[in-house]
Amino acid sequence: MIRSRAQQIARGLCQIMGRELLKGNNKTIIRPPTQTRQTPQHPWSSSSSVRTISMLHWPFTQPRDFSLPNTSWDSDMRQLYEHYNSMCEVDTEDGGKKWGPWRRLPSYNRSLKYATGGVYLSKIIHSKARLFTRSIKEQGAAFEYVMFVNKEEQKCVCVFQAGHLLEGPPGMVHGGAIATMIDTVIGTHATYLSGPVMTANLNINYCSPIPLGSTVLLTSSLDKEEGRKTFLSSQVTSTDGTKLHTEATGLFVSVTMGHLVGA
Ligand SMILES: CCCCC/C=C\C/C=C\C/C=C\C/C=C\CCCC(=O)SCCNC(=O)CCNC(=O)[C@H](O)C(C)(C)COP(=O)(O)OP(=O)(O)OC[C@H]1O[C@@H](n2cnc3c(N)ncnc32)[C@H](O)[C@@H]1OP(=O)(O)O
Repeated sequence: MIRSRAQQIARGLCQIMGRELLKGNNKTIIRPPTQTRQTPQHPWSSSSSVRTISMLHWPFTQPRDFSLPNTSWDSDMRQLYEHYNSMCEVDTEDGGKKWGPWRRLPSYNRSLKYATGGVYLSKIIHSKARLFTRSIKEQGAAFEYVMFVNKEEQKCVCVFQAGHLLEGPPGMVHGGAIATMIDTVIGTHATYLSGPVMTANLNINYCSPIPLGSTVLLTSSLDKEEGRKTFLSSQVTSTDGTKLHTEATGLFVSVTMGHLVGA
């Protein structure tokens, strides 16, 4: 079958990102047909389902998932990670496991680095481009974050630890870094809900500074969908939710995959 360049790229993106993000309502779980496990396999986890596929027909090697805990995470970050992660899979009455209401979204520093083959993909594969928030190698130095999505409630949360390279005012996080994280969280949430989108509008109120090195909670919720337009709002709070640091609204417009990759 002959595919257009945009179709090939879309296919590659879907494969490496897991089908769920680009088609949020698709319940397909990428899993080999012979797989029989009691533990549910999250399409977004760097779990054995992905590894199993790579041993069969998977054209990609395993990328590093930046949303997994590392030694730079402070206790707040770890506790919140554990809290939401524990709601990704829950116990059943017969002692097994089933999916819970939340999904952890894995996070890579680029989409197509790990693809092999595909003449139309090679330009992107060989590019030096990296996802901005995952481009600093030193763990804990800049953006440490993990996102979880709740499909039923149409909500997304992100636990974010702001590293020392994100300084704006002395000892505080740069407003541009906060905007980046808000765009990332609501942009990812919009993509999960609506497929490929671009940020058309972002409004931010900075209410109280975020101390450098601290962990905060970002939430994203769907306000409304109108044709190609997805409206979301976001809040950045202290981890216990008592202090409001930032609030924002965003408009995301659905685009074709060709628009997104300039095909
Ligand atoms: C989110 C990324 C998706 C990636 C998908 C791929 C893989 C997914 C994997 C992982 C996701 C990972 C990370 C996500 C991380 C970060 C997210 C970052 C997102 C960005 O950082 S992205 C860069 C900044 N972003 C731009 O660089 C956009 C430049 N821009 C344009 O590319 C066009 O401008 C576009 C496409 C926005 C619209 O253009 P267009 O021609 O397609 O559509 P058109 O203009 O007709 O607008 C249609 C309707 O939206 C209304 N509308 C438009 N703009 C408006 C505005 N500003 N205010 C109010 N309403 C507006 C119109 O009024 C009309 O409304 P109506 O239909 O009611 O008349």
